[in-house]
Amino acid sequence: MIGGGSAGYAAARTARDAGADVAIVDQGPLGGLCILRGCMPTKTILRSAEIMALMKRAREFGLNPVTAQADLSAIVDRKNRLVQEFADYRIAALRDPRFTLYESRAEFLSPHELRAGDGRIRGGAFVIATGSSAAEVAIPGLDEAGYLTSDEMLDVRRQPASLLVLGGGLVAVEFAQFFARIGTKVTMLQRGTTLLSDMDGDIGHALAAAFRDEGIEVMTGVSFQRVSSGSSEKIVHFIQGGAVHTRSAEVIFQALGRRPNLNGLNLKAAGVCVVDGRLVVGGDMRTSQPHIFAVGDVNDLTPIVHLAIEQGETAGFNATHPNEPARVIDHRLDAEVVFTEPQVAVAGMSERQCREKAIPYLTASYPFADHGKAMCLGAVHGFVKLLCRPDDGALLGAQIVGPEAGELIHELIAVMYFHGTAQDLLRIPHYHPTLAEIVTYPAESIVEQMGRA
Ligand SMILES: Cc1cc2nc3c(=O)[nH]c(=O)nc-3n(C[C@H](O)[C@H](O)[C@H](O)COP(=O)(O)OP(=O)(O)OC[C@H]3O[C@@H](n4cnc5c(N)ncnc54)[C@H](O)[C@@H]3O)c2cc1C
Ligand SMILES: NC(=O)c1ccc[n+]([C@@H]2O[C@H](COP(=O)([O-])OP(=O)(O)OC[C@H]3O[C@@H](n4cnc5c(N)ncnc54)[C@H](O)[C@@H]3O)[C@@H](O)[C@H]2O)c1
Repeated sequence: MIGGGSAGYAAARTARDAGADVAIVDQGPLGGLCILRGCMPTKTILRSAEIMALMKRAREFGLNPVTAQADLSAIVDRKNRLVQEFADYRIAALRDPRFTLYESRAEFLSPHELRAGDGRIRGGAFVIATGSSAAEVAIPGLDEAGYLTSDEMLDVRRQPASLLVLGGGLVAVEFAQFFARIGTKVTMLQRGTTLLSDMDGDIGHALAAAFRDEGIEVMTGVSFQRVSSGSSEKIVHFIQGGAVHTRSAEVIFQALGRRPNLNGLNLKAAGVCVVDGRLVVGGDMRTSQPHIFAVGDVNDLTPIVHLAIEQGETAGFNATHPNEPARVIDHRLDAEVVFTEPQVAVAGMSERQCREKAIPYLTASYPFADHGKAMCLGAVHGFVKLLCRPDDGALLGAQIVGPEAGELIHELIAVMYFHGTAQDLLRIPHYHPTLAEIVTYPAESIVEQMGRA
């Protein structure tokens, strides 16, 4: 295994449990992106901002207002304590004597041999799981003006007065809301026509509406021209709607995507095919070399942890069971959750994907603003949307923007797993009053549409 993050560790454990002799090579720091600089630290700091936002709404709930003041340094301390705990657990698992761990960089010498520090390792199969890094994007003047990526943003202890967020993807929206909620003036500059522009447009519109209500300036359809430096602020020059605009702030947060970590692996020596800087992998996670697999962020398919783990397990199985039918990844239940407030959760097909693949679908959505439990909670942004097959009502996809979307989506994933339908959603009991019962309203609408067809 080259890389002992979420994907590599899952592959290593699966191969070891199948009886293989497994070496893991990781240059460190050990722990992986999710634990050290991804999922866990971001969710830890977002919790502080969530509580602060609720405290600011005290009067709305009939409570005497309290002064809410963030101490970013203390938030970072709490994050570091938790990250250390999670990392210690993973590091202990990597150091398990049933693996051989090499704490060094790996480089292919041939299709069957690696250099790991001073050592050489021969293997029957290899799994590349080296992850990704923040992409470097060529915007004139950006490097000179200086910027932070998510790696550095997590360790900022002195709260900036203002922040320009370049991008509107998952990383951008989570950090933008965190900083806005603790009191930084935040402007988001997004190239796409909506935030989260890989998803259906109504999702990004709903999230932008919620962000604007909180005082975040969201500008979409932006094309970056250049960056310059003022006396105390950095200035981004961009075109929007045919006119040149500028916005300035103390800190620029560059959240323009990530790229696979392929540098230094010497993939040429391994004979692994790379096209346009990307590894080519099949559903069985094999690269162009059948005994070399690539899993997790490094293959740039679905840079999400539970999917990275599934890929690792698939590679670990296929590498150790050459005489059995290969396991392949099934993307039918792919899901993503964005931990903003409102949360965003999507699973299965989107409307855009259905249209691109000419898959017929019925759709219905229902707003949280009309849902009793959401009104009780004071969490009325967003909606639940279902996509179903017109002939039998089978659930093809589900999208939720709203309170606890990341939890609620799992009922819909379970229904899809069992090839369930809109009719099933109506038959499954839903307790009242809960957020979960909201799914019955779009399901009802879809069943009505099927009756009319
Ligand atoms: C800010 C942020 C928040 C995120 N939040 C979420 C979230 O909430 N939920 C979610 O599902 N996903 C989230 N993600 C994505 C998720 O973190 C990644 O998809 C996942 O961690 C990738 O795992 P991996 O095993 O592919 O890579 P990594 O965990 O990065 O592992 C790669 C390993 O390879 C090692 N390595 C690299 N190059 C070499 C080399 N040449 N030789 C030896 N070792 C090497 C590294 O040291 C590292 O340990 C987030 C990402 C970011 C950036
Ligand atoms: N909650 C989660 O699960 C979570 C949270 C954060 C990150 N992640 C994972 O990490 C991955 C990386 O996230 P990300 O937000 O860095 O990437 P992203 O690809 O989601 O977003 C990058 C954004 O930058 C824009 N962009 C890129 N180059 C540009 C340019 N030159 N000019 C203008 N705009 C440009 C893109 O249009 C896009 O909106 C995600 O795909 C996601 O899988 C997951």
